[in-house]
Amino acid sequence: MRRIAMPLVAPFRTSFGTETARDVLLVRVVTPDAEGWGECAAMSEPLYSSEHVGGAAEALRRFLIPALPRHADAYGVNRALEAVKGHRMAKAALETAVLDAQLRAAGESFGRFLGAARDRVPCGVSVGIMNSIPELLDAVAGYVEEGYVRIKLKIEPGWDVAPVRAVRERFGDDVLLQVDANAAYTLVDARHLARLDDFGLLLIEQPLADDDLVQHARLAREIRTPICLDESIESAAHAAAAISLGACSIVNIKPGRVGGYLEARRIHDLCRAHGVPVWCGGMLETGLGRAANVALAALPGFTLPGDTSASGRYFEIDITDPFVLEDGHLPVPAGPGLGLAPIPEILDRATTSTEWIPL
Ligand SMILES: O=C(O)CCC(=O)N[C@@H](C(=O)O)c1ccccc1
Repeated sequence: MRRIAMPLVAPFRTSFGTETARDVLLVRVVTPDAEGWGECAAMSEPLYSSEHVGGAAEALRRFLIPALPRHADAYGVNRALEAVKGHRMAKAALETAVLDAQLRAAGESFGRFLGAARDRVPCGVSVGIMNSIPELLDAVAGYVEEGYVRIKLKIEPGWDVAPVRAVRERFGDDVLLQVDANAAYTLVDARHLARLDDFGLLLIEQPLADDDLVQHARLAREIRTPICLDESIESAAHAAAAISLGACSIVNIKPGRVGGYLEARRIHDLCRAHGVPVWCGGMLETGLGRAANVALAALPGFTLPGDTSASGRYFEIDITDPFVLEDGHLPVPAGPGLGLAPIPEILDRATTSTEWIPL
């Protein structure tokens, strides 16, 4: 296990807090045939979900790594880790590292393994809450200039209708626009949220509580903007419940949140069977997590641009070769496994601790 410090190029403010740097937990698995990398999505504090990077490291050290079967592929690891409740981001990092090692040994890319249908994916960008509307418009102008095909605005009570209206007025009705509340509202706000219906948004993401489905189903009957769930969907079972309850009509799939890429693909398959569009969310990943997310975003059911931005959106220097936007798209890595690896001298400069756990 390796912890790295990754300063962000600019503060990233959401309804639950402001990030200025990422304390990232990486997992490297060494097998007789290959080594593999996994990136844990957990933030430093349990503000997005109950997981946090220190807790994930502890869960890996005490429960998840010791539970690893001696000779298992990612499917065997997935089953073995089911005995541990929760800790999905920790599980995802370990499962991904095993999967990466397995695929590198087999000479198969992540995209090919997952079922990618494309060799590049259209990219959206997530824009934080800003100190003023002019500052927001300058940031959005920069991203539109860079070629991002979709803009996502973070919103919260007091920063919602006005910024959305300003972006619409400045960039027109054709720019693909959506909002993400990170669970900042309640049903009391339903009539206020209905005011966003005038702006032709693609979706409103996670308006209500992070563990709710029933109230989102009620809200869906009171607003026209399609509801997309993020935090509420931690498994394929949650996705099935959300669809059957009418809690959402779009799902943001984040492999870390749901326990790994195998469960992410299950959710993709389930949503596709129900005609529910999905897109790939982001957790400010380095190039390692970014590579796996871009491969996932190439699956056929990912019909909406994801938060798969270029490395430069968050990091001055990425620990891998950077992802660079080309005509609003990112290429799906074609090499074995993740198709890239950390650059040793950059990784060592970013490293704050390492811990070797023998099986
Ligand atoms: O582009 C990215 O990687 C970040 C996309 C994004 O907005 N992530 C949000 C989210 O709620 O989806 C987030 C930000 C910070 C921490 C957790 C989640």
